[in-house]
Amino acid sequence: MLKIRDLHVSYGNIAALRGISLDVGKSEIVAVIGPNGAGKSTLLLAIAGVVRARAGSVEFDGRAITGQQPEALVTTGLSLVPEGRHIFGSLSVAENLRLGATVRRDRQEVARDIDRVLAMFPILRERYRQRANKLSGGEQQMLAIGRAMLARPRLLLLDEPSLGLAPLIVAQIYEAVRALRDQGVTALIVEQNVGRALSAADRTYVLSSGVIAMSGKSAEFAGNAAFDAAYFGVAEAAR
Ligand SMILES: Nc1ncnc2c1ncn2[C@@H]1O[C@H](COP(=O)(O)OP(=O)(O)OP(=O)(O)O)[C@@H](O)[C@H]1O
Repeated sequence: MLKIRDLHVSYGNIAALRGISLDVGKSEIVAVIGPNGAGKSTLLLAIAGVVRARAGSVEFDGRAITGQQPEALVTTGLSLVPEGRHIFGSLSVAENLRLGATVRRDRQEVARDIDRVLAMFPILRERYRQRANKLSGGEQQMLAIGRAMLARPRLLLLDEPSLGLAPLIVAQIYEAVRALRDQGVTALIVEQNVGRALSAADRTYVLSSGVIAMSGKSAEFAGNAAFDAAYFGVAEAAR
C-alpha cells in the first residue's frame, strides 16, 4: 500500500532522513521506533506531503505521491494524526470531529461515521458539546484519531499516540488502532514507547539518525540481542 524508496529530507543543511526505504502492506500495522531526533516525525510529515523530499519516492496504492499537497493526499485516503494532536481547543468535540470531514460531501455518511467514532471512544460522546481544551490528554488523543477517521482514511499515520498518556489510556488507544485494522484501515505508527510498538505492530523499523538501522517482524524483536544492540545502541548514541 505504501512504498518508500531512498527518501531524503533536509531542513536547511540538517539531513533529517538519509535514504529511507520502507513498505507497508494493506491491513498491516507497522511501527517506526527510534530515539529523539531520529527523524520519525519527519518521515510521517514527508509521507503526508507537509515537508518536501529532497530525493527519493513515495508511492501510495501504486501511485507516486511525492511532492503532492497534504489536502490532495487526504482525499486519496491518507490521514495524519500529528504529534501534539493539533486539535482546536476553543471548538467543541463535535466541531473538531466535523472538521475532519471538510473534504466530504456525503453528510449522512459523515453523521454515521461520527457515531462510529463515538462508539469507539464512548467518553467523547459524554464530552460531545464540551470545548476540546477541557479534555484530558488521552481524550484529546482519541479526538485527534477520531477526527482523522472522519476523512475515511485507508492509511492512518500516527505520530507518538502514547506520548504523555497513562498506560490504561494507551491500551485503549491501541485497542482502537487494532479495531480499525479489523475494519481495513492500515496504520503506520511512530513511537518512542518500544514495548507498546512491538506488541501492537506486525512489523517494526528502527530509525537512527535518519537511516533504518534494523527492520523485521515485531515478534522476532523482543529479547533479540541484535535488536537490543541496534535500538539501545542508537538510543545511547543519541544521548
Ligand atoms: N523544522 C525543523 N527545522 C530544522 N530542523 C528540524 C526541524 N524539524 C526537525 N528538525 C531536525 O531534524 C531531525 C529529525 O527530527 P524529527 O522531529 O523528525 O525526529 P523525531 O525522531 O521525530 O524526534 P522526536 O521524537 O523528538 O519528535 C532532528 O535533528 C531535528 O532537530
